[in-house]
Amino acid sequence: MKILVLATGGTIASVETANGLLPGLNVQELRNYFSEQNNTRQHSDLTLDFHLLMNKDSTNMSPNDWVTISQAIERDYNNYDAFIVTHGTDTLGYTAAALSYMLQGVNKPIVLTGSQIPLSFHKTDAKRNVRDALTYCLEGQPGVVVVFDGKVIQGTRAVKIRTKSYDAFASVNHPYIAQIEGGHVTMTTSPAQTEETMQFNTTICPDIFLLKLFPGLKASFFEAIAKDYDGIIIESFGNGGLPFEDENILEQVGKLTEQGVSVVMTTQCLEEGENLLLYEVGQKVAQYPVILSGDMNTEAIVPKLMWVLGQTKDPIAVKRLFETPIGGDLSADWA
Ligand SMILES: NC(=O)C[C@H](N)C(=O)O
Repeated sequence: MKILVLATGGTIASVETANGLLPGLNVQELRNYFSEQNNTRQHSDLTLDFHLLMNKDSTNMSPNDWVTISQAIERDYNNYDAFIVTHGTDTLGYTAAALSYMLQGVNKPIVLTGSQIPLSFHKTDAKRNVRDALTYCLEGQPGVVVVFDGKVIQGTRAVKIRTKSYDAFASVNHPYIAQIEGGHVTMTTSPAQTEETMQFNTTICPDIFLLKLFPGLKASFFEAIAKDYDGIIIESFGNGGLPFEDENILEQVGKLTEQGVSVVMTTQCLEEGENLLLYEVGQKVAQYPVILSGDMNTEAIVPKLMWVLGQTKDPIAVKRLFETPIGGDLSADWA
């Protein structure tokens, strides 16, 4: 099996500097570390090629970097059986979801991994994650996934829930795809794929805003939104809703929809998704043509809205496409 490793930086590739950890491993160093881990696996029938796409802390990643990674996979798609993207953990969930939208219907494994401690350190989670990523590729399961700390997570469902522990990622609102222990993969379910054939589409519109609602948010905040943004995601409370008594946020959001801004409603709660129709505070919002996000996670909602707005600016078409499940991002209960 031929695997292309696309390196993008992150802690996994970091070295200590006077200014803190900084991605700095070169291709040869990366190759050596990967080969070591490949040799410690029971089966080493893998050919590995490396391409250093960028060396960034993932905090510095932007939507253009998602496009760069997707295009690198597209360019070499027919030359390899699987792809591993090494990536910083801080925004890995966003990139994994973005690749799930840009590279639909893939028939090869596309695996994102990283680590909490650099690969070059003696005590590190990176070696295990590299080994597990290689092992998972051999399964040949098509689709975009995250492999981290022995867990395989659907690309649209990976959320970083811990800043320091090895156990940094959870599969939120979706079953784990597989567990990897001692070089053995136990599959729970296959990665969800929506398209039957490959569809590479990297057109995005990054002009969106993400707002976390808090008690006391001023309605005047919304006045400038329509000028600069095509879409806004509102993380409201619990099952969902907007305040309308002291500060009339509801009215402002209604105005945005009238101005053609795509408004996505989601929740700050990590698990179980929104149910906007449950309370009066939510039903009033649902009178406007807002977009519902069901049990999607913010890490997927952000790139999905950018990607959907890249396909169409017609508000009705945006709502329809956004509310359609892609790559397992939305459970059947909401679809
Ligand atoms: N563990 C990590 O990779 C964190 C790092 N700051 C990054 O996201 O690039």
